[in-house]
Amino acid sequence: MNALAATSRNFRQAARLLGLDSKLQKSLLIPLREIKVECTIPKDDGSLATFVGFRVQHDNSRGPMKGGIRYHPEVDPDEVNALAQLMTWKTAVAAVPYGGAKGGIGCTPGELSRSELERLTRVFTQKIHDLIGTNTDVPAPDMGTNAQTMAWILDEYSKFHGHSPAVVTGKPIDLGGSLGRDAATGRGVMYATEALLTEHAESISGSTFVIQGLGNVGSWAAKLIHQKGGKIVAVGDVTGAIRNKSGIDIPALMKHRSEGGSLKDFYGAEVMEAAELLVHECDVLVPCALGGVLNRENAAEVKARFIIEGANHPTDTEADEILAKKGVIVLPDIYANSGGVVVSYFEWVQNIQGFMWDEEKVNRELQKYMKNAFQNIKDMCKSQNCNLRMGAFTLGVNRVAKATLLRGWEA
Ligand SMILES: NC(=O)C1=CN([C@@H]2O[C@H](COP(=O)(O)OP(=O)(O)OC[C@H]3O[C@@H](n4cnc5c(N)ncnc54)[C@H](OP(=O)(O)O)[C@@H]3O)[C@@H](O)[C@H]2O)C=CC1
Ligand SMILES: O=C(O)CCC(=O)C(=O)O
Repeated sequence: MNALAATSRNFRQAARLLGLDSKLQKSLLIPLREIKVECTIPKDDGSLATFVGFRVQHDNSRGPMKGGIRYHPEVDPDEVNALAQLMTWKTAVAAVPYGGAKGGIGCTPGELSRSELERLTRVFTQKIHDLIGTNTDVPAPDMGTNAQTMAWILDEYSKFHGHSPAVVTGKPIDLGGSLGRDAATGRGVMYATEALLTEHAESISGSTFVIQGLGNVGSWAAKLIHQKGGKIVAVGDVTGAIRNKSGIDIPALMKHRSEGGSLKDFYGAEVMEAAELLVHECDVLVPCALGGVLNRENAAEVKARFIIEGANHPTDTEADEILAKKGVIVLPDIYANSGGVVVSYFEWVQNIQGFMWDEEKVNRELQKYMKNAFQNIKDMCKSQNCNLRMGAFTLGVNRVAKATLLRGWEA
């Protein structure tokens, strides 16, 4: 079952629990708009390269559509569609006034030079500029994109529409980005982990962790979990995985990577099989890379008692069922990684206000949103007698359904 089928299945299950009318279900499931554009750029050597870009705008009943743009070779229409739908439920769970969208370009960013990436981003923006906007659809970074990508989108968009800082979030601070946005998804993962462990009378400082992915989300989650006293016993990225049962010195590892070092030559840990990472002994597993990494091949072997979904859709449907039978508690993506979009919302608000918050306020407000959403999910789990994923889905779907019904359909 691909990501779209799995996400739609979770939606239908939530809609059934909520007793939503089948016509409303259909209206909520089908995306508002799917955009597919051809992006041809001259490469540095003068040859031409053509890429396909996507933006799926899933739902806008609660506000402007919101979601990241991914640069990755596996980007395809179904995946972008699933991720856009997840954004609709995520913004509703987080209680930020947005709908959901997601974009992507099928490319391998590591194989493109900085100027090729800039040209590609500008061409993509030219193709979609009249369909995004501060009050319609606000992109942000995702896998393979970052603050620089957002700066190029802002610049290109502003050529058509005038200076519009609130058209993208996750921007560099010097261009109106928010303090704390870079760390926000990882910080949200840490707050979510804290909330779940406290609920089970456990703590970050008393737990061992395995983290997959050391990009924006994984590296911040690792730093902040380490700061809270969590023992990170194994980590992995696209090049492989390393472990140290006494705990990896995360600041030393980050310094090593920032100086160009790779995981396998880090002195403070031993190299392990990458395939073993997700089934390594630990209390808490935090996937922060690709979708579908927990599946029927490895779910039965997972040793963790808790999974915090830093990535989007890291657990496929079969794995979800296997993990549930094993008693593994899964904190779902649409809550666990919502810190990014929550602080994106703060960034958008600051841009509209023309006022900058200090970082302490950003982090304090983020913690409040994460705590409230966790409480709301728990309440839903109780009233619907369901697990955390269904608790989050019913919470999100219910809020979107209510907004849709209130707006009505009169022409
Ligand atoms: N950025 C954000 O604000 C948000 C991101 N997310 C989700 O979090 C996940 C990660 O996003 P983000 O951190 O931004 O992306 P990045 O591109 O910053 O980092 C991705 C990380 O995943 C690693 N990786 C890629 N492929 C593999 C693989 N096959 N096996 C192991 N590791 C791999 C990369 O390795 P290497 O370092 O070697 O390249 C990198 O460390 C995605 O699912 C994204 O949708 C969710 C909410 C918000
Ligand atoms: O910050 C945002 O607007 C969206 C981040 C995102 O793409 C996600 O939460 O998956």
